[in-house]
Amino acid sequence: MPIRLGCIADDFTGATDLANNLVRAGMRVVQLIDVPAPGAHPPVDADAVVIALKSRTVPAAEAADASLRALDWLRSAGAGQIYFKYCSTFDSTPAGNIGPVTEALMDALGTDFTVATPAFPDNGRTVFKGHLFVGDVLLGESGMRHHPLTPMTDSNLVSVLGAQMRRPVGLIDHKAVAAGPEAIAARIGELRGEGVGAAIVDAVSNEDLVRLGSAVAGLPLVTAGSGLAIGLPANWGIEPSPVAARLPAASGHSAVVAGSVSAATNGQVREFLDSGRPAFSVDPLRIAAGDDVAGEALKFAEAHLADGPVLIYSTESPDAVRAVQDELGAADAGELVEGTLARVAQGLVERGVRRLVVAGGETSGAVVQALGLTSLRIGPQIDPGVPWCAAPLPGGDTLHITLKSGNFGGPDFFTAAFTLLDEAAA
Ligand SMILES: Nc1ncnc2c1ncn2[C@@H]1O[C@H](COP(=O)(O)OP(=O)(O)OP(=O)(O)O)[C@@H](O)[C@H]1O
Ligand SMILES: O=C(O)[C@@H](O)C(=O)CO
Repeated sequence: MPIRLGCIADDFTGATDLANNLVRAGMRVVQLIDVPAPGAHPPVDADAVVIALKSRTVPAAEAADASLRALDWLRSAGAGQIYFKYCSTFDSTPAGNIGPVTEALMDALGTDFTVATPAFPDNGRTVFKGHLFVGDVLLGESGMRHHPLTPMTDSNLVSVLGAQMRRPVGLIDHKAVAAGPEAIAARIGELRGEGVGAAIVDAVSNEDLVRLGSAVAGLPLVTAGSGLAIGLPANWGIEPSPVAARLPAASGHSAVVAGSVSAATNGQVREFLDSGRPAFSVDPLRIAAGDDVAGEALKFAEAHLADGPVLIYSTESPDAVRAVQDELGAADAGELVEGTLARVAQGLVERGVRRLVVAGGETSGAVVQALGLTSLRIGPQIDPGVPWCAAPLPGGDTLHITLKSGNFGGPDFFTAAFTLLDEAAA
């Protein structure tokens, strides 16, 4: 059977976040790492396929190109609607990539209008009067203003997206959203008439997203964080299923690889360190100086893997990250750390780790690619937006892996994740 919904996610943690919300709303979902070869068969028994790209921070033209290849494949697999998933904190720069990718997809689909909303109320992301809130503060006042690659200092998404698009950007405000699908459709008609190509949509609750989901049933393209996913499966008559997403039983050693420098990950690392568990800190300046930091981390891990989860982390405070970036440049520092953590993850799996937590979107992309994973089955949710997944390793074993977005998860995420996996198997 052809798939219904085809999804393109701009990073790997975001892809599992989206897949998780679709699964919770009843869809059978397969997440593919990167675009399959043209002509590759779509997975059987999937209502939706999420193609995970690593396109959030690459040059805009590259991101558009990869997204168009994903679009071609998804359309050939039968997708009737396309969902472009970006971060719930709208991670981007004036050069892109949310705007340029949206426009490339609109051009290819021949559509004149789409919606844009990063709202994900379950994780405290709400949009009101076009302004994005992260918890109780505006985006530009949140930790995102310090993000190493995409610092977000403007909370007004109409202006943020407007700076990235040729087409005019408008707003579907909360009055229309609260009034229901017909009012939203009427507002879409108005904006289309004014020549607006994309509209930021207010949403402060799951109910708003469900109303929006119904209103956009006929749009060839929607763009959003993962939140809108809860409102789409019903358009195909699919209802939430009480059957939890089941995974095969997990075995092997446990480890955490954290390359995220977000506020939530900083808290999770602190909590792990405070609990006295084994942890190894990766110093970017030592990597740049040519030290074998990955080798040292693996030696450390080898000595501690038998004692439960081992943490290898480069996570640091915003000040420490800025100091490193001043010395190495943000992009080079990021690449060096990602490469090292990806080698560490490979080494951990070679040493018997079969339960792996990865923190950070870019970091997850680097790790998943280094491990040669090609598809993930989505399992139980650990915290909103973060499910366990099972992936076949190239050697034939199964790796249980969770890709945690930097700012997701409770303070004890690094231990709670393993407890949940044990419970799920019991
Ligand atoms: N100590 C450090 N100094 C400088 N850069 C670092 C350091 N630690 C990690 N980085 C880089 O910062 C970037 C963090 O991005 P990543 O996407 O992995 O995490 P995040 O932004 O917190 O998560 P998300 O994208 O899921 O919100 C990566 O490129 C990583 O290599
Ligand atoms: O939407 C989010 O916040 C996450 O899924 C994500 O994309 C972080 O990388």
